Amino acid sequence: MQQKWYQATEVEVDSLGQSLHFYMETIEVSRLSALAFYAAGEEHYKGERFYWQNREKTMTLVGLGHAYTIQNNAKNDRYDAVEAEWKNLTKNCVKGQSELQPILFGGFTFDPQNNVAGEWTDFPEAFFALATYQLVIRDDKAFVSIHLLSKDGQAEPQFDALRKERDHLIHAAQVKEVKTYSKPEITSYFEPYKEPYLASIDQVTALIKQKKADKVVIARSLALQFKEEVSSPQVLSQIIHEQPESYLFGLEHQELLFFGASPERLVKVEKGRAFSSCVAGSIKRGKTAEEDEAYGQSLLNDSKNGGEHQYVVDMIAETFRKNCVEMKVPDSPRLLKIRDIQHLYTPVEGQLNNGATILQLTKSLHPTPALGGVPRKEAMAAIRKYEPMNRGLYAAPIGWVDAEGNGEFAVAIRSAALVKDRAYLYAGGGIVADSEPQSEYDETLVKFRPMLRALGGQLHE
Ligand SMILES: C=C(O[C@H]1C=CC=C(C(=O)O)[C@@H]1O)C(=O)O
Ligand SMILES: [Mg+2]
Repeated sequence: MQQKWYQATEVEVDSLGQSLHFYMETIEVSRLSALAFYAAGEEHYKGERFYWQNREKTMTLVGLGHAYTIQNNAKNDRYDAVEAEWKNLTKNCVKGQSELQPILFGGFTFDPQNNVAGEWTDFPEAFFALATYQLVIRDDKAFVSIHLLSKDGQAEPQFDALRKERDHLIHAAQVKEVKTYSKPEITSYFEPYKEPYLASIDQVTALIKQKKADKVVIARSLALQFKEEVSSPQVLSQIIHEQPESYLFGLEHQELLFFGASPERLVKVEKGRAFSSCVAGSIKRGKTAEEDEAYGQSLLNDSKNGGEHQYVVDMIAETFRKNCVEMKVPDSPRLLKIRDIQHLYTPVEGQLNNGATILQLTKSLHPTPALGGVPRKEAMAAIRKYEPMNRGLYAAPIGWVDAEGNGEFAVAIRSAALVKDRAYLYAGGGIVADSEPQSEYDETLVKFRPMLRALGGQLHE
């Protein structure tokens, strides 16, 4: 028999005492393709979908439709506001069984002070959704939940309609052959800020030499024009096939899809234990095993990259020290090799203090010196001054939390925003005193590669 769990609770949602009825039902289903489930929502839920898979591939999450969104443009307390609203919404949910947990998925933009107009103009500074239809695949089990928040205490007829639609979506994802998608066709490329980018590296190294900052991460974008509109499943299918060793994510907001394949964890919390990763310092992959090994060794021994990395370790370790009763940090980095690039990598983990939460940790950690710089305030001011663009969710926390405080956020690098027939790819690098414009530029070319390949393009070295 099919396993089924149902619960209906009530929550007050505002100070006026207005209450909402929270209905949810979870069923276990035989395994299905998460991408096919996502694609089954093309007609009715486009603009309200998300996709997530962790690096280890032990957790896949898809959301179709919005049962509830939590969003704000608060400059200073956006993390607290999201946390408070989510806690309130889920306070009466039954706890204890991970497969029954409603999940909130979304992200916080890189810099809420940035108002540069462009592809991110309509995007809130914090944007999270509880899906109407939530698919979770954990290890080898798949669960589909329906969530409905209604002012009406008699929403059973409405819930029945959602059950029918759920069965239809599951059926579509189970019986349809997994579609193979072609790559989009690019008609033009342009690098909007190549010259200002190269000049900014000299300006930032000058700042660093004058001791006004130690490290600043400077990024740039690459824009692509396609022959036709590109669909979300089309690009997600490419990253799923091409980037198996990364976090995979896609988040739709109206006409925008933000997606990517990041190697970098910001924070994960599982039953009170927290994990983060320091990923900074880069070199390309070799064409042969020997060359690759030689590049890796030279990265491990390089003082410029070692410096870039150490700032990140110091800051993340310090944040863990403040939030944990016990913690572990290795003395020296190892290599993290992914398809196009190798990085210096140091994992950090610890046992959280009472009261420390994933969203509070996210608030303290973002932006780490792998994306912002050191000191944080000076680095952010330099980024605002020298980057002519709005990063939106690039380099920002993207991920999920459940009702019990478990969750995971990746740092959304190796990412791009797709808006109909245009895409904007983002890449940056840590600038320290001895950075050189041309080699930083080349490093961004390597970092563009995964998204560029997924979108049907290539750059020549
Ligand atoms: C800012 C990016 O990468 C960061 C993460 C790893 C290595 C980095 C570096 O070596 O500069 C960056 O700090 C990016 O990919 O856009
Ligand atoms: Mg670098």
